[in-house]
Amino acid sequence: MHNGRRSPPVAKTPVFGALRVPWRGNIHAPSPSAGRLQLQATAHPPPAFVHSPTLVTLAGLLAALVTSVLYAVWYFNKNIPGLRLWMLSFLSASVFCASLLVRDYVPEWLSVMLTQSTIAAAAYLCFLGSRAYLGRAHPPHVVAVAVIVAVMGMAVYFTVVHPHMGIRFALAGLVAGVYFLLTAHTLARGGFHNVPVRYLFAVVSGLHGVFLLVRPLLFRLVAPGTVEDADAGMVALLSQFVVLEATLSLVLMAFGALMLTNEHITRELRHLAEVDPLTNVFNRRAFLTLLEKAISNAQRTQSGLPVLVIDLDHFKKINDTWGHQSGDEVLRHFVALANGCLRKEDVMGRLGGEEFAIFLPNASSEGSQAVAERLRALVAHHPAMTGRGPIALTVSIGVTQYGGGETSDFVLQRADEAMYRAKERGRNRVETLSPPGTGVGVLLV
Ligand SMILES: Nc1nc2c(ncn2[C@@H]2O[C@H](COP(=O)(O)OP(=O)(O)OP(=O)(O)O)[C@@H](O)[C@H]2O)c(=O)[nH]1
Repeated sequence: MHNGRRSPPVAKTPVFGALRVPWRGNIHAPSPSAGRLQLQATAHPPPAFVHSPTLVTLAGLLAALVTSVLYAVWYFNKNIPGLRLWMLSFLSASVFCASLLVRDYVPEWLSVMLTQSTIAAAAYLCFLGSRAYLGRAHPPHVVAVAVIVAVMGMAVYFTVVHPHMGIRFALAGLVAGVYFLLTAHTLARGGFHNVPVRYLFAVVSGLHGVFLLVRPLLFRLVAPGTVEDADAGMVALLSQFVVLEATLSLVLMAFGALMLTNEHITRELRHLAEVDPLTNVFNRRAFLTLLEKAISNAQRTQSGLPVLVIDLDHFKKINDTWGHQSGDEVLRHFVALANGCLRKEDVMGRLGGEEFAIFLPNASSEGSQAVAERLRALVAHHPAMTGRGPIALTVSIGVTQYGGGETSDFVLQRADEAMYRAKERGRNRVETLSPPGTGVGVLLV
């Protein structure tokens, strides 16, 4: 009863989030214990631009479908970072949708616990997935569990002990809103340059997080406190918009997760195609492609492009004496030393076996000879610390410059010639061969 009028029969009012909203038709009369957001019955049914139960069912089915797709991708490639956690996040979202649909058939406290825990878990797992995707460690789970349990406890308290719809509604979006915002923040800090699809995930997650946090305020605006003030039609429209927004966010985040997964697989395939698995430098094909590009750039800008070819001395003997595995360790040791004396823009590749090449964009002829000599000395003075003890090592290095109008094969061949000259002249030395017409080779060591 209210205002002396008889209240109409209480309609079955399915719900979304913590707020009971009308799927269709009128909002039922307030009960004294139900908090301030429940509204008086209206003479006219509020307009329904979407049928909320259908939309929640569709969202649930979609979340379940995305869960299955992510599971299938994860099953065949368990190394994709974050994928398992995103899959679990969409699973939680499916359970959340299911719990919304059954909440009129289970006790209210159970329904509150189910919806609160599943939406919070979905957001937390989404956040963990983003951290894992970027190779970051997860924060201690105990913090999230404690927060979720505390919020769930409060929600049950404001449902059963001291019913207050407004507080319950605010609590419903709190944990999820914060974790979706943290997801956006994590992805944004990971940088977008190489992975523009992170924009989609970060923006959708951020907007959804903000919406979850401001949602109670929007309801407060259309239902400002007293039953008389409330515009039932507006509340119904807003409720339907809430369902629509959640469904749209789900779809876009599903796209985001799948696109990030695809992007990771593409990056991995490119890595496998371009990088030598033993030493983690470019393989011959990728190095030659990059050298070709660097040559056309040097031609355009009229800048220098020194090229070094390096061969490990008596490597067969190392293999024969210490075993193939120690030989591999020696190769990795050499690459680590070489990386230590190169600039960021210098490019190293493994041409095959124990032969490597490096090009140094924008370096002068003198600069490249200095680099080659530094590398030679570094290798000679730093034995490889292998599992079978220290192994002494030397290298022979050939240096040349791009000579204008030459192909990459031609430049590389001249650097190779210089390297063989270093071998002939006793190894552990650097030889330079200048491009034709620019002078004779210079013996450095
Ligand atoms: N451990 C290991 N050995 C390799 C790999 N690739 C090639 N080799 C070995 O490298 C050795 C190269 O030997 P050679 O071409 O005779 O050259 P070298 O012994 O270094 O002699 P010089 O070049 O004349 O100083 C061969 O024994 C190859 O089997 C690899 O990936 N790992």
